[in-house]
Amino acid sequence: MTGKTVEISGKHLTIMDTTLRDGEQTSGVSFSEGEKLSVAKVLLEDVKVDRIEIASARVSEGEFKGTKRVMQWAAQKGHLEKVEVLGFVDDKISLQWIADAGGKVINLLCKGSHKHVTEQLRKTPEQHIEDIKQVINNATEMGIKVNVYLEDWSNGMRNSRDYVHFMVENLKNEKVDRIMLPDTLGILDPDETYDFCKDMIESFPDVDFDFHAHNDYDLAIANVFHAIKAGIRCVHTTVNGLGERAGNAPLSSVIATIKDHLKMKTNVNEAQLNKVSKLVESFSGIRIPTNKPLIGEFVFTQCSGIHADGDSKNNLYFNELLPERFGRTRQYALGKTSGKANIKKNLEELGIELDKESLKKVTNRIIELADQKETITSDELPYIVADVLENDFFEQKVRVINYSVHYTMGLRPVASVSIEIGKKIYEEFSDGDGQYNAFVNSVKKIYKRLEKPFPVLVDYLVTIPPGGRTNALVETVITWRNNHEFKTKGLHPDQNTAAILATIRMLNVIENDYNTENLNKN
Ligand SMILES: CC(=O)SCCNC(=O)CCNC(=O)[C@H](O)C(C)(C)COP(=O)(O)OP(=O)(O)OC[C@H]1O[C@@H](n2cnc3c(N)ncnc32)[C@H](O)[C@@H]1OP(=O)(O)O
Repeated sequence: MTGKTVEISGKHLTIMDTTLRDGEQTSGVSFSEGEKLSVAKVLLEDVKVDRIEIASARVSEGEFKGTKRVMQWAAQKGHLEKVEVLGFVDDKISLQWIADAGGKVINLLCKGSHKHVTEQLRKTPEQHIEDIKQVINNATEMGIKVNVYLEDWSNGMRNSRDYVHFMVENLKNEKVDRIMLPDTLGILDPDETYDFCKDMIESFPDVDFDFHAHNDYDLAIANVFHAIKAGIRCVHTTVNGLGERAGNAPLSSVIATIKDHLKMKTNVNEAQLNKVSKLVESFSGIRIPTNKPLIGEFVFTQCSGIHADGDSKNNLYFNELLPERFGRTRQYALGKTSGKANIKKNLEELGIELDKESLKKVTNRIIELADQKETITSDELPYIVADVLENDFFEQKVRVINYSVHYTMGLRPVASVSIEIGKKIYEEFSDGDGQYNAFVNSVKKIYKRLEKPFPVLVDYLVTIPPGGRTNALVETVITWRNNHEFKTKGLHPDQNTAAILATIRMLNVIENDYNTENLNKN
């Protein structure tokens, strides 16, 4: 298969991240001007990737404004040559678009397979090369650097290798900085990736090649790995693996793989990977699967009691992939496979110590709840403890006395609320974008009056059991942020009530502020 592996340990690899161009080609994703700027800043200044591709030329007025805004910032910071825009073989049209936006680098989309040039462009290879040379000459006159994408290169190598060689042969002496080899349709496997990249590198030793993977067979990371082994020294990534169809190679997985398996170096600061991942999740609206390596919510969560027990005994389950490297922490899930060890770890985190008998009781209750398919968040643990041990250390400091929420078609939803906080009753009334929003706005007014901070709602997840029963229980898990992030849950057949229950839980969490001193006296 892959032949002799070149010695790569300790060598340097560069990263070109295309979240803002190929990542935006994920169905349904469109970044606003401000979002493009925020992601560009984090990628270049915090994560420290080497280059970014931020747009396709000619797309829209909005894309132009976003590109211009990133270019203005990049110019002030001296990053202009690291910010690239995809453009087309269209004489001066794309170049002018890029120049007007303040850009200095075009990634010129050329055809990498004979099929594409003859059937899509309806040109001969010779005509295509002439057109490309014209764009390169124009770019040079305009002070714009050129990299060339050989679109559909992987297919070209399979079915028209001579055409690919003809293209590179003709481009290698032109003013082209890099030739980028995309597996446009994600058709490659690791062996072919290795062989095709090796062919390029050995045939054109003076050309700098990039490799651009797609994940259609879930092989993007494996193909990146083999491209590097074949001698490629720059790979393309996207944050969270966004990208057309099944996406591109995820930045975080590429970085961890390069470092741990190939022992190579990059400029990337891996401690910032989780931050950029969350930012892109929020801006793109594409949720990260909870089991996505390195960035998924539960990938550093031990679920089984036996693993948690091993962690307490000289880190028996240690591996190189420590969560702290990526700005995260190890967590211990609460569920039916938790066992005492997991629950103990969570209690320690909250500063709660229980005797053996109490720990057993709490463990049994958690297993019971999990059997009923309930999600148990660590922030709710103190309540479970208080409930099981029948003490009032975790008292309900906040109680709803009454509330009503109204929705009338054509009018703004309204809510009125009466709640008890620390034995005093407060009432408020508000409108909102929805009924739950009206409820929260009313409570916020009370908190404002009391000059107490109200946490920010970070995430709101509603689930119902599959099967389509309209009377099923709805589970709402809300993520909040005050000085830290925490989750609370509400369970009810009515969706608004489930969210309101989760909100009251949250108010009790902040009012009690994990009043664990009392619990420890137990
Ligand atoms: C590496 C990759 O991921 S490739 C993805 C590249 N990015 C994009 O396509 C997103 C941005 N694209 C767009 O917004 C639009 O496609 C535009 C503005 C570029 C062009 O729009 P339209 O004029 O409406 O054409 P349309 O979208 O149908 O594209 C097809 C045309 O592009 C031509 N074309 C295809 N590849 C290229 C190329 N590399 N250079 C120049 N023209 C090309 C086709 O031959 C076809 O031309 P024809 O209509 O004369 O036959």
